[in-house]
Amino acid sequence: MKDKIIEIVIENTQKGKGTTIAMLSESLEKSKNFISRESNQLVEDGVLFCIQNKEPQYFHKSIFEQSHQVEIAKKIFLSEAELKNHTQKEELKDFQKLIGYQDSLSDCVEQCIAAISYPNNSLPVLLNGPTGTGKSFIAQLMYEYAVNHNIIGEDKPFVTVNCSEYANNPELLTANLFGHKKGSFTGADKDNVGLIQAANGGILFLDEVHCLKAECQEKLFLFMDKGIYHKVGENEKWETSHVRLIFATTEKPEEVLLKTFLRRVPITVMIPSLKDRGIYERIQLIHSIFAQEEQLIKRNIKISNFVYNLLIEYDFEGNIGDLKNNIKVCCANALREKADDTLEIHMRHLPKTLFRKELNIKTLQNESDDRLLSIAELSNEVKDNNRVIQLYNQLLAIPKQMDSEEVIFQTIKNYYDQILYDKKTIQDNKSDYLMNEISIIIKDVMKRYNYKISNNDYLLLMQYIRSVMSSPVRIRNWVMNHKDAVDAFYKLSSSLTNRESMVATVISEQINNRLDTAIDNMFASLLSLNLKMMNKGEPINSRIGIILAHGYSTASSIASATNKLLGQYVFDSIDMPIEVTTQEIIEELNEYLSKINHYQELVLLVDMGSLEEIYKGIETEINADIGIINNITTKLALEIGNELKLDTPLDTLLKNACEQNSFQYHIIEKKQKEDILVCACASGMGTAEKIRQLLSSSLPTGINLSILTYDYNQLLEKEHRDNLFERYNVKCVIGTLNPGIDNLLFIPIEELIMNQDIEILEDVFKQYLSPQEITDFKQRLLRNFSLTNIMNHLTILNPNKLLEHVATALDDFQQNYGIRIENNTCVGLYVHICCMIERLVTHQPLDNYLDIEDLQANHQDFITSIRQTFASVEKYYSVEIPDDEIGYIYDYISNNL
Ligand SMILES: Nc1ncnc2c1ncn2[C@@H]1O[C@H](COP(=O)(O)OP(=O)(O)OP(=O)(O)O)[C@@H](O)[C@H]1O
Repeated sequence: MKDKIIEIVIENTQKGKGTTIAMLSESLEKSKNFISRESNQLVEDGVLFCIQNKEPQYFHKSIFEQSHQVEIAKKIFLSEAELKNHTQKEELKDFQKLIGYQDSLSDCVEQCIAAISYPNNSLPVLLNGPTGTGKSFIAQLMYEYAVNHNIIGEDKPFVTVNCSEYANNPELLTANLFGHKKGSFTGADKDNVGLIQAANGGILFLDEVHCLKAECQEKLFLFMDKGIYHKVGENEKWETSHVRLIFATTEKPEEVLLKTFLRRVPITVMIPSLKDRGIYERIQLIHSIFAQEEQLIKRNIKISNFVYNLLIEYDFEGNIGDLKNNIKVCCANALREKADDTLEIHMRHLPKTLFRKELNIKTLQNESDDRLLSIAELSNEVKDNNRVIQLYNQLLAIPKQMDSEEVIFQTIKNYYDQILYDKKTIQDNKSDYLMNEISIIIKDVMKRYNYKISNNDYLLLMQYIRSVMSSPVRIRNWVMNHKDAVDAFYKLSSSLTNRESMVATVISEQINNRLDTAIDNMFASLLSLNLKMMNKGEPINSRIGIILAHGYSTASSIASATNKLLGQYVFDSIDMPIEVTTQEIIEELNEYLSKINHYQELVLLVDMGSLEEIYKGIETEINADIGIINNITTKLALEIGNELKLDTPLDTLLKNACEQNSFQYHIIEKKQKEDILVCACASGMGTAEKIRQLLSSSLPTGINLSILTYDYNQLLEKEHRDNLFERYNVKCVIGTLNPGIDNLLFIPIEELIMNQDIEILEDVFKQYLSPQEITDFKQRLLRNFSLTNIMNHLTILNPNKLLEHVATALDDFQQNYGIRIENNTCVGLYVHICCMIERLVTHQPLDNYLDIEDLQANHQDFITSIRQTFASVEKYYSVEIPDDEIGYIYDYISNNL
């Protein structure tokens, strides 16, 4: 099967197309689940790679590499744009040494490539920008590009002339450029072929071209037009040369060069100054210059954090050249002071000009706080930061939809995979100052809130925090530039987390205090999402307990003791000084509540004041039911905590506590129940989840109605008493078997398959969707809930075969048992029984049929008939249908007779 998949994917990749699971499943007549598993295995094995957008597309790796002349270094791309970016990078390989080639200089690089690749001698190009911005460097890289892409031969020269060196002797420049005959002017004591001739077949780079006199420019543009020129002193003979020309100037070209000359230079590349490159490129430059110095002086270099920050922030008039010179002076000064293997660079080693201007006393006084960074660490920072920004960009691109949480978590996991891939194993590096500080904060908070995170996850989380902390400026700039999208993401992540966001706030506050780093919304979101994703302990639910008591640590001691005894983070605490007023308590409480995202119930355990007064003071916009109880003790906290854990409804919980302890309590019903749709299936939670997915994908994104899955048996058992109804306003239940709850709308899945009852569903959704959205929804519903699609989605077995077997067995059963099952019920039964076969094949049968004894005692004939008629199915799939499963089939049929 894998070979067949590869064959199809190769064919499409050759045509420049991706292959989807649907395409493969159709041509190979296998279920999508199966194909998806096989294809993903091929991705894992490095044979295919995949773009993981809504409908994943697969490509053959080596065929793609051959046809695009690139190396595909990743297995999964999150979007087409990411793949494009990845392949473009390869094209620009020759400019990799130019820091910023993909960012601030990307347009420049594109222009340079276009100019140098232009057929027949390329196009002359003018590099224009302030001193030290890299014009000469770019000219050199253009030459390397031309050689590497066979535009010019490997043996052809790159000749540079700095015209400013001839400022006082323009004639000499003309003579050197065009060549001269011996004796053609005073001092010309021998023949000179000239640089234009010397550069024949290669590139001539004329730096500071504004120093060329007008006559020289004229002579040059004749050469540009016709490729011919006279040597100085030899006006009869025409010389020829094939030279590609690159010019550079720091001046405004139109002010210093002849218009006629400029007209012949069609491409002007504007090179930005260092201060316009952004913080990230500065960091990269500093790192790269230090790394070059390390190689040059053959010593390891460590650089003080202060020096590092100053180099990042300082406005170097002479741009990169100036930055480079200053770094060189630092190294030379440090080298003079101490000639060890490791060179330490401190503030005192900065060149005097920089030192005097920037030095502030406070910095000097604190020099003992300074930490030294090795160049390797700088390099990691450069890399890590890049990844954080990449992660952020990917997260912002995720649309708000039903499965946002899943996609977000996967994106974060991919980010961690990259870190792991690079570092193989992450070290808990205590010698690193930042890591150490972060570790103290995180460990403290984790312990306090009873979070359980595996050691590996913990190190990954720290690594993420460290990456953000190590280059706050760049990330802050990024966040500022994406403010609206970041705020939207913050909202989205808040809706996905409960108490985690409050715990994240506590961590953020500590980071702010201890590390003096302001926290942005992106970081806050990532912290709470990480906490939710990584927590291996009991999930923190949406019922909040807060203990509020007077005294230095009364509340926190009760909370901590209770949480420990309950083995779960149930209570938060607020300690209040003895003398505070109730009003102050309320303010503190409101401040605290504002940090927690969303929760549905709040239980306040207080030691004083009138309950009346406190609840009236609680902010009115809180959308949660609030229970307040006074005379708090550890015993009471324990009782209430336990009930909270057990999900006991709020009023019962408080009533019980009061009965046992004769206390007062008060409930304020503020919560607006959220509308939801429930998928519950007698065929199990797995089927319910799959139906939920199909339904969600039929709806537009961002709809304000959640679809949840719920245990069918629990519904059956508890009916309206179930917690579900206390928390939510359940609009309807969709599934295979009706749980039969009074006044609760039920839509059987077969009706959707048979395209019936769609109007009822339409009624449910009307208030959430526009008329156009309703039309789209109905169409998608029709497609998604076709029998084949359902079967494809629900089972890994070949759906066509399975359906065929089940349909035949069911026909036999009707004859054998002497009943006629209605069409609709049959369709529902197909779905139910097919899922059952899959459960049996995968050894996950349902075993809690409630009336099993009654079935066995009174309906043996039914059991026997099913066994007889399904014998061939059992044989084909090597399974045995247990009595419990037959019970569900019995319900299905008897409910619908
Ligand atoms: N983007 C860059 N990435 C890495 N190094 C760079 C970059 N730009 C410039 N440099 C380095 O900075 C130094 C100064 O650059 P360069 O001499 O090319 O500037 P320039 O614009 O030609 O200056 P001038 O106008 O003074 O001649 C060089 O050592 C160069 O290698």
